[in-house]
Amino acid sequence: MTTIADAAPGARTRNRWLKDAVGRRDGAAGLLLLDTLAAIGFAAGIAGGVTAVTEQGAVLPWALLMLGMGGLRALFASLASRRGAVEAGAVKRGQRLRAVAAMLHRKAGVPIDSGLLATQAVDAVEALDGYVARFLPARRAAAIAPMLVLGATACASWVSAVILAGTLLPFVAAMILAGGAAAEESRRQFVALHRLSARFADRVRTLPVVLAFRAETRETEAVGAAAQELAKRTMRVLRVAFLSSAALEFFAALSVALVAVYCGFALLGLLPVAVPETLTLGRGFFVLALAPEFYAPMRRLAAAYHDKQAAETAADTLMPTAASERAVSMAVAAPLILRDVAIQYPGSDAPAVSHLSLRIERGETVALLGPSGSGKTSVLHLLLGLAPLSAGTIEAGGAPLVSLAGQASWAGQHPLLIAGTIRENLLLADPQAKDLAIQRAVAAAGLGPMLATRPGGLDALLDARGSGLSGGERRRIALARALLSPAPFLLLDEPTAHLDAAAEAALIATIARAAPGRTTLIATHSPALAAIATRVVHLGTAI
Ligand SMILES: Nc1ncnc2c1ncn2[C@@H]1O[C@H](COP(=O)(O)OP(=O)(O)OP(=O)(O)O)[C@@H](O)[C@H]1O
Repeated sequence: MTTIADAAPGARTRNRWLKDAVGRRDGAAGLLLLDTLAAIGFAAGIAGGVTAVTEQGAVLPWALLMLGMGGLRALFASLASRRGAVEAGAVKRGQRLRAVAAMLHRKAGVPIDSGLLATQAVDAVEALDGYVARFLPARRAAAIAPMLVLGATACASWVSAVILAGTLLPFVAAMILAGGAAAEESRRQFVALHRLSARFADRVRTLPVVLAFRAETRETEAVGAAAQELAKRTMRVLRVAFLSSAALEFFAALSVALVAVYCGFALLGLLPVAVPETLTLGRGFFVLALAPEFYAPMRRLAAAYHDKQAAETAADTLMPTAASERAVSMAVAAPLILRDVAIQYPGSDAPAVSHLSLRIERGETVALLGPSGSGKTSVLHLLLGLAPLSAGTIEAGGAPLVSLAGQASWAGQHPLLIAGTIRENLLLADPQAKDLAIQRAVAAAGLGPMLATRPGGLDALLDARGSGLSGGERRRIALARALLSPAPFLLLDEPTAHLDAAAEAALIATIARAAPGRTTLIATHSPALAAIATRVVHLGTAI
């Protein structure tokens, strides 16, 4: 089941992680600042035009300035959102690769949590989109753009600049209060969303089991309850969001209204107090046109604030993955030497295999025989880096071995198939394989008769469960896939299990033909299959 922490890690750790994950990206913020400069130019155009009309001067240059600046604003705004989307795309791609790679290179013996992987690689990474594309540029722009507007306003009317700055302080205080409440509510909502989507993904994957045990009503109710919880938390987030946007709109409207009242009264000479500046119509218009721009960057930031909270919660999910240990896969060669090896799975009290010493020469075929539970599969998994090495050492070609992954063809006990055609399943072993090689592998694995009777043959579609295939057919596909791969090591886990005597004999002959030239390890219960090995290793007693 998916593990998403209820308790948030330290804000500092999370911020550092987000900073590293995103890197330095200033392009979109720079474009937003250019947009503010164009807004100042636009206001100058309006003010100049009004002055020219009243003083009967040339209006055209001001009109052109206004139009030009208006056009530039549209251009900068659209470039900023495009740049943000490109930067977000790059960050998401990197994080998705990291999440999948961390899951693939997880510690040996730790199972894949598909619900968590889906949450991380899809939802959590997607939550970084708005953070990079909108929030970060808006935050950087909000730190500088109001100062630019304030400076330009002060040049025309410093009293108006003081009025704008005066409304800023209570606004910032209100925003800090609302932001704190919103952050916690939003984090809870995100956790609920992750729970719901991970639970849904898990249950869809295990649908046949749910149906077989008639647990559909129970599971539907559980998913319904999780959806209710999400709806409740979403409403709370919306409540806080409405409150903070009301505060923002109030102060934005107040600042414009105060500036308008001041300019109107100053121009009419009706101010009740003397002010040490003389306001002209042009300056008044400039200040009025610019006043809404003072709060515009803050409005943009408030609209993107939810993106920040979403990214912080996503960071809580992605951080443990990024920190997990990664195995390294490198070229290895026989002989394989196992010295006093033990395998103990996480959470198990006793080792599955202990004190195993074994030397496998290049080109040798070794059969691992032993009763059920004696650890045959575990030894193969150990070599593939899927089971943990708890004691002892493994060497390959004189160097410590981390994993044979990438160097070994593997046909496991429960062959994994992907949704797609039989051909696509086979090509997983060697995407460059030619048709002739595929035909040979198919014939060698004894798949010929099955493909001849199946509509579509090699291009017949399979689902991820291999529905419509018998257990033996699935094994043959896995074996054909292993034979197709040119890897120097061949690891087969009970390739002849559940086959009748004739099918077993045919498959044993196939394996006997495929094994020479590769270093082969076969886990089996079958003495007939073990008989083709150059050496038989007996593993201990059943647990
Ligand atoms: N991922 C795992 N986590 C915990 N214990 C495991 C895991 N995989 C295997 N085991 C345990 O390790 C022991 C050895 O299992 P393994 O599958 O290697 O035996 P085997 O000899 O291949 O059995 P069989 O012939 O039935 O396939 C068993 O007790 C099993 O329960």
